[in-house]
Amino acid sequence: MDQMHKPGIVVAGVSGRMGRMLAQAVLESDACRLAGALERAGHPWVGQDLGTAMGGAALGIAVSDDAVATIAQAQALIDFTSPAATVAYAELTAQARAVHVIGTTGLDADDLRRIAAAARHAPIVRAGNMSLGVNLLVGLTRRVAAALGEDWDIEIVEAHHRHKVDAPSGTALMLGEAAAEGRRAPFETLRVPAREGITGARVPGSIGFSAIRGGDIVGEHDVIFAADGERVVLRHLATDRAIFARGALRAALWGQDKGPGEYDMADVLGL
Ligand SMILES: NC(=O)C1=CN([C@@H]2O[C@H](COP(=O)(O)OP(=O)(O)OC[C@H]3O[C@@H](n4cnc5c(N)ncnc54)[C@H](O)[C@@H]3O)[C@@H](O)[C@H]2O)C=CC1
Ligand SMILES: O=C(O)C1=N[C@H](C(=O)O)C[C@H](O)C1
Repeated sequence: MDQMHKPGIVVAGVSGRMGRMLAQAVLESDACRLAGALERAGHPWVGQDLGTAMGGAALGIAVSDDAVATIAQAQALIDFTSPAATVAYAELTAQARAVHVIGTTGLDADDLRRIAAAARHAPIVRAGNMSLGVNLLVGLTRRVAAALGEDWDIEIVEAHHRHKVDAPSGTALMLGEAAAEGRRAPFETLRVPAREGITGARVPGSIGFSAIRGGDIVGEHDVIFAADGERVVLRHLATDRAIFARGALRAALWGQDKGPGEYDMADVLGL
C-alpha cells in the first residue's frame, strides 16, 4: 500500500515521555503514517520540525498547536496528555469522525461524561494501561477476586516515576474495578484511598490503594490478596514505555472499521 493510502495518525503531547515513544512507534510502523504532531500552545516545539525537535533528521512534519486543522488530516488521534486536553480533543476528534485513542489518566467523572458524549459520534478507545500484560492481569484479578471470599483482603500497591501527577494510577483503578467486579460489588463503595493516622481497623471486603513515587520507575503494580496464614500476589512490572505505545498504535488501527462507541483494550486485544 502506498504511503498516502495508509491510515494517518496524529500524536498529541508529542514532546512528552509517551508522545516521543508514540511518534517513534508510528514512524517505525508499515501499517500507518504519521499525519501530524500536536503540542500545547506556547510549547517551544510548536512550529519546529518534529524530527529536528526530537534530535534527529528533519521529517517534514511541523509540530502544531492547531488541533482542528491537524486532526482533519488524519484517521486517528493518539492522546497521552492531560485530562483538560483530552476532553477538548475528544470533542474535536469526534467532529472529524476520527478514532480517538486515549491513554491519559486522572480523568474525573465529568471528564468521563464528556468523553462518553463524544463517543456517540466516533469510536473512542480508552484504557489506563495499553499494555498486553496489564490487560491480562485485569482478567486474572477479576477471576481471583471472584474465587476468594471476603476473608481475603485486597490491597493494590503501585509505583511510578517522580514526575507522575495523578494517584492512584489509571492502572491501579482498572485493577480495583476488576477486583470489585469479581466480588460483584460497586467499586466506589469498596475503594479506600491512601491511609494515614488513626484509621481504624480494615473494613472487610474493602479494596485499599497505596502509591509510591520516585526516580524513573516506569510502572509497577501489585494486587495483594491477603488472608490469615497466606497471601496471593499478582504483579506487573513495566520496564519500557514502548509496551504502552505498541498497544495504543494497535488500538488506533483496530478502531479504523469500528462504529461510534466507547471501547477498551480488552476489546482491542480480544480478551
Ligand atoms: N494508558 C497508558 O498505557 C499510559 C498512560 N499514561 C498517561 O499518559 C499521560 C501522559 O504521560 P507522560 O507522557 O508521562 O506525561 P508528560 O508530561 O511527559 O507528557 C504530556 C504531554 O502532553 C502535552 N500537553 C498538555 N496539554 C496539551 C494540549 N492541550 N495539547 C497538546 N499537548 C498537550 C504536554 O506539553 C506534554 O508534552 C498521563 O496521564 C499518564 O498517566 C502514561 C503511560 C502509559
Ligand atoms: O504516568 C505513567 O507513567 C503511567 N501511567 C499509567 C497509569 O496511570 O497507570 C500507565 C503506566 O502505569 C504508566
